[in-house]
Amino acid sequence: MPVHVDAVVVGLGPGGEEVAGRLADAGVDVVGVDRHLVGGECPYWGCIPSKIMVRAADLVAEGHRIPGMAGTAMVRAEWHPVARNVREATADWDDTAAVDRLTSRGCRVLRGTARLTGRDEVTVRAPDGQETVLQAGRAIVLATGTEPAPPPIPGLDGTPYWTNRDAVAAERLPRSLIVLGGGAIGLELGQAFARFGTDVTVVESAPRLLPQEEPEAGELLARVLSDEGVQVRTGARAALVVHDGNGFTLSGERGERLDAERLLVATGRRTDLAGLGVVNIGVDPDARALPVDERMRVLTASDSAPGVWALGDITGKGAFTHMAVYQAGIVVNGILRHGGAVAAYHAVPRVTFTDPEVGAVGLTEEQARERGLAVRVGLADVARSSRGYIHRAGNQGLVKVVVDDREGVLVGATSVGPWGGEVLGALTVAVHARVPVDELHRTIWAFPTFHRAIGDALRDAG
Ligand SMILES: Cc1cc2nc3c(=O)[nH]c(=O)nc-3n(C[C@H](O)[C@H](O)[C@H](O)COP(=O)(O)OP(=O)(O)OC[C@H]3O[C@@H](n4cnc5c(N)ncnc54)[C@H](O)[C@@H]3O)c2cc1C
Ligand SMILES: NC(=O)c1ccc[n+]([C@@H]2O[C@H](COP(=O)([O-])OP(=O)(O)OC[C@H]3O[C@@H](n4cnc5c(N)ncnc54)[C@H](O)[C@@H]3O)[C@@H](O)[C@H]2O)c1
Repeated sequence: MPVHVDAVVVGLGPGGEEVAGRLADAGVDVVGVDRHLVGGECPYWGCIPSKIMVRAADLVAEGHRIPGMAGTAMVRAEWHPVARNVREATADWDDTAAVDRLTSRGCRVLRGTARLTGRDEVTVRAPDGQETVLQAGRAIVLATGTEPAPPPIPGLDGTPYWTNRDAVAAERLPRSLIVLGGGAIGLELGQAFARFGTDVTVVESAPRLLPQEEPEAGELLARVLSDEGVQVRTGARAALVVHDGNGFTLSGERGERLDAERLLVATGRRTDLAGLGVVNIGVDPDARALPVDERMRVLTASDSAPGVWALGDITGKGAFTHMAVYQAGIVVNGILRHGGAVAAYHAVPRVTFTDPEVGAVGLTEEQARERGLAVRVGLADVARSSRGYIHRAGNQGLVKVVVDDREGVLVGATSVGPWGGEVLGALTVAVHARVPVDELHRTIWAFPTFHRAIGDALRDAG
């Protein structure tokens, strides 16, 4: 017998959890389904544990910066407090508190793998194999996120390679680590392990690190990482992976060979739309992301699927927790018929928490040119700013602004440097609110801050 409810939320990561909780607060009879931990990737294997590792690694690096500036320091980095703090933050990968938080708001939580079996029907298979059919009178919300997408390199499949999940759960520091993929995950975790003493090599197939961001950012990061002793191989493709029981050997297409105890695969993530049964609502199961309109309603090949909503990583609009939570607000307003703003993606901020941090918002210069905008750019070197001079060790960074000359507004910006993610705040407001560049020129930027480099970059843009 199907169970009749108002709403079913499939996937209780940051996005689904937000929707389920807010619908329950509004008195909607809602069932949230997750096959694993309530909270999803971010608190257990993503943002939180990785930033605990990054914070610890940054402390180690700062300690090493004392000589020449503040006396002497002996830093003996130890991994076990990091592993302990990760376990504390994840409650040893136990979601009891998260489940209680949701149920106390009136949301029912069902553990199992959900699949769409109709336009208003979700079938949940519990770990013991028992199936529950949920019929949703008002809404189905899809928020199942992404999973790692290992590349089809011969030999890789079946080896004990790490994904982010193994890396954040590491109790012991590997002696050596090959990081496949020089994107956000690979660089944050790779730099953190390196600062604790692991011999790290980053292998990136694109010509530069962080290829989706401004070239100046990836190039600067490659210099900093190399200076720290991380080997950076860009434009490098692996042709074969071998694991001999003790370690990995990665052979490149040009015959080069790398050996390491561990291999972290961080080459991007993918959705599983086929597994979610989207074909049953008329959506192509082979699509990379779930197509949605500006109110986060799922679009099918021929029309829309009324009452079916999606949010978060699965929509392909930016795999960030803040994106999932932003979209969750739009979904809640839509289901409750509160109206409100539609989704806008012209000022999506992102921060890669390396040291220096790489913050970016809106379009890169290349993306702006591809759109045919009248582009003007400005660059400022953070190390040469007053604050950079004062800061000395660890002062590398830049601010880059991308101006749409016709409209007289910023359409994109990048801030690399110490607290580059915090400096990004001002740039995010400027791009989001389309603050006229003339107004930004008239802004007083406090001396001697890192964000004062925004004024320098604007002046450089003319
Ligand atoms: C190492 C790492 C570091 C990151 N750092 C940051 C960061 O610093 N800042 C940031 O903004 N973002 C960061 N992210 C990205 C962030 O974690 C994701 O964008 C965010 O978790 C997406 O939320 P979501 O709700 O879309 O999906 P998820 O968090 O992926 O949650 C999806 C949930 O759906 C469940 N599920 C999947 N399929 C089914 C099914 N068929 N039935 C039932 N349940 C299902 C899963 O078990 C999971 O709990 C990081 C990611 C990683 C991997
Ligand atoms: N601080 C943050 O906000 C944060 C941190 C970590 C992850 N995330 C999110 O998680 C997503 C996934 O992270 P990710 O780092 O796995 O993906 P990514 O897309 O950011 O980076 C993957 C990198 O792997 C490279 N690559 C792909 N195939 C390769 C191959 N065969 N050999 C070598 N390199 C290869 C790509 O060129 C790319 O640079 C990110 O896009 C981001 O949205 C966010």
